[in-house]
Amino acid sequence: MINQLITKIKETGAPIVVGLDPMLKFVPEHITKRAYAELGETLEGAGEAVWQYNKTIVDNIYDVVPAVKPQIAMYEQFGIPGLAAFKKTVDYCKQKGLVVIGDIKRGDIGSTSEAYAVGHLGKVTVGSKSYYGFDEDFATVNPYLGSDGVKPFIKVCKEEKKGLFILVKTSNPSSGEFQDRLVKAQAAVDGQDVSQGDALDRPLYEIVGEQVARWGEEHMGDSYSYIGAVVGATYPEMGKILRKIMPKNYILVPGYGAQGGKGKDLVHFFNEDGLGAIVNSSRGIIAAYQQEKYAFFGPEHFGEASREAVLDMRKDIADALNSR
Ligand SMILES: O=C(O)c1cc(=O)[nH]c(=O)n1[C@@H]1O[C@H](COP(=O)(O)O)[C@@H](O)[C@H]1O
Repeated sequence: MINQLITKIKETGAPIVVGLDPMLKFVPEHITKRAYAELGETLEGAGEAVWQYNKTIVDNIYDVVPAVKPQIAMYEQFGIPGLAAFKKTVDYCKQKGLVVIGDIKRGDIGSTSEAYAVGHLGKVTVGSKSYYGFDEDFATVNPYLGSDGVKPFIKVCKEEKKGLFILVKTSNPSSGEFQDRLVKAQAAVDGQDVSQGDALDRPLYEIVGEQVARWGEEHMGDSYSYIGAVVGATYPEMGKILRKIMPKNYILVPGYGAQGGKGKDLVHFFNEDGLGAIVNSSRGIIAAYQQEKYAFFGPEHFGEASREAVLDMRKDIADALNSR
């Protein structure tokens, strides 16, 4: 799937993933009104509104971006109808030719991670049959539990030709509380043995990045690994270091737009080949019509506003890369 993702990035000239993070306050009234008239002000009504909202956005952007990233929390808040809207969204996006990154941020003890991996990327066995559950193409993974919490995801990705983005340095303001902690480098992961004398103080995110690089080398697509990393656009200097630590891993870069990241912050996340990073924007795209810049579209034309915001983002990134 990493090969398909790269092909689509080249075709569209857009190293962009549109985050499908629907909140009801973003859904225009003409959509909520219709959904509530049909299903009431209920969880079912909310699920329907979210699905209709997503569908219009996808119809307006599917030909100009390679991928989408539905964030499952935004759907889970509506319980089972929300999860049904998540699944409908995943299926529709795939039908439209988009690569789907399930932003699920899972990770647990081995046996539990295996169930998450099976449910989101693989097939579950029921008697003599097997079924895909959510069937995304990629999933985001939280590595805090260590390698036995990550390996079940890697195993399913290998079998299914899918991929991961593992959290290395997140975009949020408190990400440094744990991730930037200096630790002895011999606090080795995956059995690496460094003697006490050689131990250097290193930030934890670098140690995680090094392990992601090792997993990457063992699990290659044609030119990049199908094991990717997440590094926030809000920490460009750390992105520059992590780019070097993980040369063969694709980096998913959230934090553009609503969290303050700009094109110029992104250049060091890319390799010299112009590849290696894919930048996410969620609110900045899906709620573009609520921004002053795109307000002239009006709520009725929110999908067109999203398309315009994607085209502006593509230009912002291209300009930044061309001037480096
Ligand atoms: O894994 C992620 O996608 C992620 C990691 C991270 O470090 N920061 C981060 O913002 N995200 C996700 O990226 C999206 C960012 O949304 P916007 O700030 O609206 O563009 C949300 O879905 C977050 O959950």
